[in-house]
Formats: sequence, structure tokens, C-alpha cells
Amino acid sequence: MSVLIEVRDLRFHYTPGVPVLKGITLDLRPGATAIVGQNGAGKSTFVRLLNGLLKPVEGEVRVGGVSTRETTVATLARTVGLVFQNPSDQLFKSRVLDEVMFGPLNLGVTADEARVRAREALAEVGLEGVEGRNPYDLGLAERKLVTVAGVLSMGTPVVILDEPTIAQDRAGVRQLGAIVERLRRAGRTVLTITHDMDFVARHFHRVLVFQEGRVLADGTAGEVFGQPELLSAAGLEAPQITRLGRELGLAETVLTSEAFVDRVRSATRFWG
Ligand SMILES: Nc1ncnc2c1ncn2[C@@H]1O[C@H](COP(=O)(O)OP(=O)(O)OP(=O)(O)O)[C@@H](O)[C@H]1O
Repeated sequence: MSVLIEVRDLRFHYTPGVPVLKGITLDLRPGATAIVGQNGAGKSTFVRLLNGLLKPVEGEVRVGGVSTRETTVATLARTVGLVFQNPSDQLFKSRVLDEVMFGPLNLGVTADEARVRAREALAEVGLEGVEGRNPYDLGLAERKLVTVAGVLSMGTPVVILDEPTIAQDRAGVRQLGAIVERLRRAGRTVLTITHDMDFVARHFHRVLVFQEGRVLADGTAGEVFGQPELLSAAGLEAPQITRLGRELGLAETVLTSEAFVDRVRSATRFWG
């Protein structure tokens, strides 16, 4: 189930002379990794190169030892599931259930098995009861969750979520966080692109900071969010609770409100 993705000196442009990715080298292993960075940094382009929708101009991407140049998008889809930023790029069936069954059917499972998987995936994203609806009659948040279910139902070892929390309310964000945790515990590789730093701090252990087509930083969430100058150079800010902890002079970089309360309580006990 576990798959290694090897990215070596990856360079890409849409228009010759206008580089979008300028030489990226890294490995992606099972676990939860977030990609953050300003608009236009090349994040969505990078993940499209991981599932073979785009091919490197120079350098290489190997998924499970196989170069994306030497395989097809359909073959890679068995390994790398990508939820697009915009659900309209992904939804094309007129019934939610058919949409979510489409991936597993393409993998060659029986219709019964695909239906079971689709129902489980829809339950996991909190969308029971909409199986017969047209995805385009749902709101943006629900449409996005349908596309997440569509990838979950395929059971790929690598799951990439491009801006999953967009338009979600707190319950939706919590549900997505639980999905990330489950996939991570199951030994899958979860990769997300997001502008939601609280979501990153809570659920992602590794953070890649993209800036103008390069990786500016690659470290744990604590390491990356503990460097305000670096974040500011990339046009980003640490989560509010992390900044508050720093303002208060906490020795450790806190990533969640629970960790913040814990550290402040132990400091007060010490003073009191
Ligand atoms: N299909 C395309 N044709 C030409 N240029 C493109 C295309 N898609 C993206 N670009 C350009 O490539 C650059 C990187 O875009 P990309 O979408 O990868 O960045 P991003 O970091 O994901 O940004 P965002 O957070 O806004 O999604 C941008 O300058 C963008 O305008």
C-alpha cells in the first residue's frame, strides 16, 4: 500500500521562457504533507505532475519507481488520487452515486463492490442521503465533498487534496481533518494544498513552503511555523494560536489551542 514518490530536479513551464517550477527535488513518503505558498507559486502545477496529468519539461517524477513519462494517467490513477481545486473540473455524472462509483468501476471492481465503496465514501464525508441528487444541485462545499468521496472510493495509496477546506464550515473542516488522520494512520500518503494554516498545524506533520516555483522550506509544522521571517518571505503567517504563543514568550512553538492551553497552564502552575 505504501508508495514512494521521488521528484528530481523537476522543471516545468506552460509557455517556453516562463518557468513555473524551477528545479524541485524531494521525496514523498506515507504520512500527511501540506504544501503552502502564495497564489501562483506552482502548487497546483506540482500536484498535476505527480499524477501524470502534466509531464516534466526537465527532471523526473517517479511514482513507485516508475517515471510518469513512461506510464499513462489511467495507470497512475490506480496509485495517485487527486481532488482538484475546482469541483467543476472533476464532476461529470448527473447522479452523485454514479459520480463516486465511477473511479472504482474504472479500476475494474464489480458494480456491487463499487456501490458499497461509494456509499462508504459518501458516509465518510458526511453526505449520506444525496446519492440520487445531481452534483450541480448541491452547494460548492458539498460538491467538493463529492469529489473527495470520489477519490476515497478508489482506495489509492496516495491521496492529494487541492484546497479541501474551501467553502467548508467548521463541521466540514473537522470531517476532512478526520479523513486525513484516518488515511495517515492507514499508512497512506496524504498531500494537501491549502491556505488554511490552522488545518495544516492540526493535521499535517510535514510542510513544504513553495515560493515562485521553488521549495523555500521543508520541515515539520513546528519547524516551519516557528520561523516567522521565513513565512513572511513566502507571504504567509503562522496560525493565530502559534503567533499568540510567540507573543507570550512560550518557549515551544504551539500549533493548536489545546497545546497552547496546556503550555500556559503549566507555566502558571510554575509561577503560582
Ligand atoms: N493551464 C495553464 N496555462 C498557462 N499558465 C498556467 C496554467 N495553469 C497555471 N498557470 C500559471 O502557472 C503559475 C502557477 O500556477 P499554479 O496554479 O500552479 O499555482 P498555485 O500555487 O497552485 O496557485 P493558487 O494557490 O492560486 O492555485 C501561475 O502563474 C499560473 O498563472
